[in-house]
Amino acid sequence: MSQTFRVDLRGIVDLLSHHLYTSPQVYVRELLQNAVDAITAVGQDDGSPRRTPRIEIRSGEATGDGSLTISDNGIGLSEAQVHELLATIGRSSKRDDLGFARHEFMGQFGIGLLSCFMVSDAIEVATRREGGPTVLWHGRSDGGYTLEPAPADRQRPEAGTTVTLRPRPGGEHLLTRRAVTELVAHYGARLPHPVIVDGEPVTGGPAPWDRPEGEGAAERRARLEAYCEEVFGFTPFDVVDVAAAEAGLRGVAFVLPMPANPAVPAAHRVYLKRMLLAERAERLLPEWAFFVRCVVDTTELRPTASREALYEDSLLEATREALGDRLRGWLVRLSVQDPARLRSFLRVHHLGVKALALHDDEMLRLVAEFWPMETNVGPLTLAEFTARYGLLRYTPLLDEFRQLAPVAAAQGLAVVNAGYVYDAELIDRLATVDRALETEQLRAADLTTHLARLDAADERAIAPFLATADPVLARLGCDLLVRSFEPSGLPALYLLDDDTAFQLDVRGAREQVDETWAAILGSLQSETEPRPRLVLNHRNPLARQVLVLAEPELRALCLEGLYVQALLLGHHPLRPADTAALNQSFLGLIGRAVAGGAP
Ligand SMILES: Nc1ncnc2c1ncn2[C@@H]1O[C@H](COP(=O)(O)OP(=O)(O)OP(=O)(O)O)[C@@H](O)[C@H]1O
Repeated sequence: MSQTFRVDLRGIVDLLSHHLYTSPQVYVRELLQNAVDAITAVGQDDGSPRRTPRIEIRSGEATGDGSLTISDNGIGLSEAQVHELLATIGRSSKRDDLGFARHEFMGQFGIGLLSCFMVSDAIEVATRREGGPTVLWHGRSDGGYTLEPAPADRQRPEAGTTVTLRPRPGGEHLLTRRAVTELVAHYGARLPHPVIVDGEPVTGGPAPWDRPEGEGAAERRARLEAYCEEVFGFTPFDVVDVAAAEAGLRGVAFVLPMPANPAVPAAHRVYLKRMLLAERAERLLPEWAFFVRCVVDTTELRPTASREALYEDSLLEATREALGDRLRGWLVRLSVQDPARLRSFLRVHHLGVKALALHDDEMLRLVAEFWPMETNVGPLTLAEFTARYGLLRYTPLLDEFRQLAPVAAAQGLAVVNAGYVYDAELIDRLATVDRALETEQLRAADLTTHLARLDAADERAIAPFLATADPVLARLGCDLLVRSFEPSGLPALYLLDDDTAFQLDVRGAREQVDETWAAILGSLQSETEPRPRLVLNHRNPLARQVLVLAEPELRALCLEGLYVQALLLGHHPLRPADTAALNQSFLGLIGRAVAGGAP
């Protein structure tokens, strides 16, 4: 047997009036929206001639008894419509026969009026349709209502509606002149019709997206900068007009003058048909555009039922893309018209642009041409680097760059530090896009191939040293090489690449865990034993003297000392065995020095 759901009316009214919205203040927005929609419907839905729109509010002070009234000369409702529309939760006159929101109205859900129960226990509506009598409706927050013909002294002279709210105890402050004026200014100052509060019109001047006749470019810019300062709290780096025709959207994007946290979603101010929808709407722009804050008005994007955010649908997705395109266009224009200014923009917001460049060729070109990368021959853009050196050689890790940069520079090898976020991926992508571009990763292990071997005589001379060095370095888990290279001031170089460092970590961890884990870690370990390398520099006078020391014990102390110094220079962490080597060599050498200098 088919049945229909039963509804606990009190629960539904409570849910929709108290728990849907984040603040009771939105009751003003819902009332204003109904008044504007009722005015819009005049002539369209009732065929009557258009009249000068009027929306008037009387605050608690003006009515004298603390209640608030809002009157419009809109379309009004007949008795039958009151039953059907006002008194039926979820029924709205603003949807078409198929149930879709009608484009010309702001409302659509048929629940907005219930928000008034946040400030009042009862809602009174006096309404009149063109040519009909005025009717009085009383709705209560327990879900009950009465409807009766208005007495003679309450007949309205013209079609329209007046809503009266009596404050519930403790809620009086939301119906005062000050509160109501502020709320009208907040939500409704950009509406197409002026709203009168206690006889005073509340208007907000031109909206950011307006272009008042006679306003010059500089004047507009100053107005928008002042607006940004007031609303977002910063003076913008630049002001960009944005639009998305499909969404009936126009507005302005303000570029932040300071870095923004990419992890915090950018919040924008969104108006729907000129009524403030949300002060902190997210997902209006693509994620990479975290460097702007927008204020926009849209006629087509859909609000959520609470009317405090945008509904995520395909139109919002298309709008996001269209707005993203606008910002890209602005960046490209800047690169052509004012490269210096683009550079200062990139100094602050390079992360956003790089993120975009990972899947956008135009932005990739822009980053390659304008973003100065760190290299071991000074800051250079990727375009400058490749023009100068042909081969785009880079280190993908910051630590590796620090280790290798000075030595590589001394060998005449220019290297780009691609260790910062996105840089290595950008270089990879650049190579995919530009087939003629040659790139090469410089790894610690590869550097030795660029360091000159010794001649045969020198090799022979150091052979005894190498023989005794083995046990010392074996203890420290390191291989020894002797090469001749610049800078000659550097006695030794410790080379550890990422793979070797990983393998060493795995090995260290295996020794400390139980069998099961050791087996799992074992699967990560490579067959061959990777070892870091200590490269002694034969061109360094001190290293050369050490290499020919006759006494084995002194040779071992010096070698340990050079090993630890190379570790420290490369910013490598010291393991317990390294600290022991440092102590041993330092104290041993001091002991020797003291003994040697004693009378
Ligand atoms: N000032 C008014 N003049 C004429 N009709 C009104 C007025 N206020 C409300 N109504 C009628 O009551 C219906 C319900 O209003 P309510 O504010 O609850 O929902 P809505 O505006 O249709 O949609 P939403 O929930 O999205 O605001 C409206 O569709 C409209 O037909």
